[in-house]
Amino acid sequence: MRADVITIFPEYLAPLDLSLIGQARRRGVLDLRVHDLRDFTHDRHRTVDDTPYGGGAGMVMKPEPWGEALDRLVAGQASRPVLIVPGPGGMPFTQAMARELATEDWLVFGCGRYEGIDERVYEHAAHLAEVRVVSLGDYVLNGGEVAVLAMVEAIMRLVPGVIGNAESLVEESHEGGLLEYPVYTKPASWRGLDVPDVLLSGDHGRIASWRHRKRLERTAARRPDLLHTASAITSADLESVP
Ligand SMILES: CN1CCCC[C@@H]1Cn1ccc2ccc(-c3n[nH]c(N)c3C#N)cc21
Repeated sequence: MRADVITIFPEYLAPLDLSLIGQARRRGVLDLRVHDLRDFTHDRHRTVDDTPYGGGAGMVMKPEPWGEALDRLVAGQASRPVLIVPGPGGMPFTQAMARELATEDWLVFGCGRYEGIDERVYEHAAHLAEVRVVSLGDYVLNGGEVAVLAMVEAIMRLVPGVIGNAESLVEESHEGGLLEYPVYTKPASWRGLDVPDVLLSGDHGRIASWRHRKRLERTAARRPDLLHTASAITSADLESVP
């Protein structure tokens, strides 16, 4: 998988050099490139923003640097990427979207700042890429970089070869629509708190059933909205939770 990130704060993406994503980049499993939008400006001050037409507070990102960046990266290439532009008004970013994007060959992430990117950039980009405006959640950040860090991690960990043990992806939160089960490690007793006996039993059938039950109870308690669309549960499961 190739992924490009366009930003005015390339150092914000430095965490993508670390841990599993960083190792996958060094192993050549991920071809992740970060581009400074200011490298696509031509004035002395490397200007990327200007005042909004129609008035109002704040600044808007100028279309020219974005147009040049996208043309340089995408125009004339044999394949067409998915351009993901984070924004509070975007489609919700979900595990299902992460799974789908992990199957793409090429993703481009555009990190906006200020009051946003000139709308004509989205229109121009539609000739070069499949454009998706995606939101991390219903709260307001100052720019797209934090969202891209989260999205890149959520997507790239699903790319084959990035995580060594693919089995660990099976029963994690939101896989099958349920939250994750509680986990424990040594010591078996800690400050008077004991690991549930079933987990010490060695009975893998009982352990699997207990874990499924815990996922169900945790989802019902914290995210009841997920229950009716979860693929990992039966009608009997649904009737068994309050
Ligand atoms: C505050 N300021 C004026 C109102 C509009 C947004 C703007 C700030 N801003 C600029 C670019 C940009 C990109 C993403 C986000 C963002 N916020 N919340 C999310 N879930 C986000 C995502 N994903 C915010 C951004």
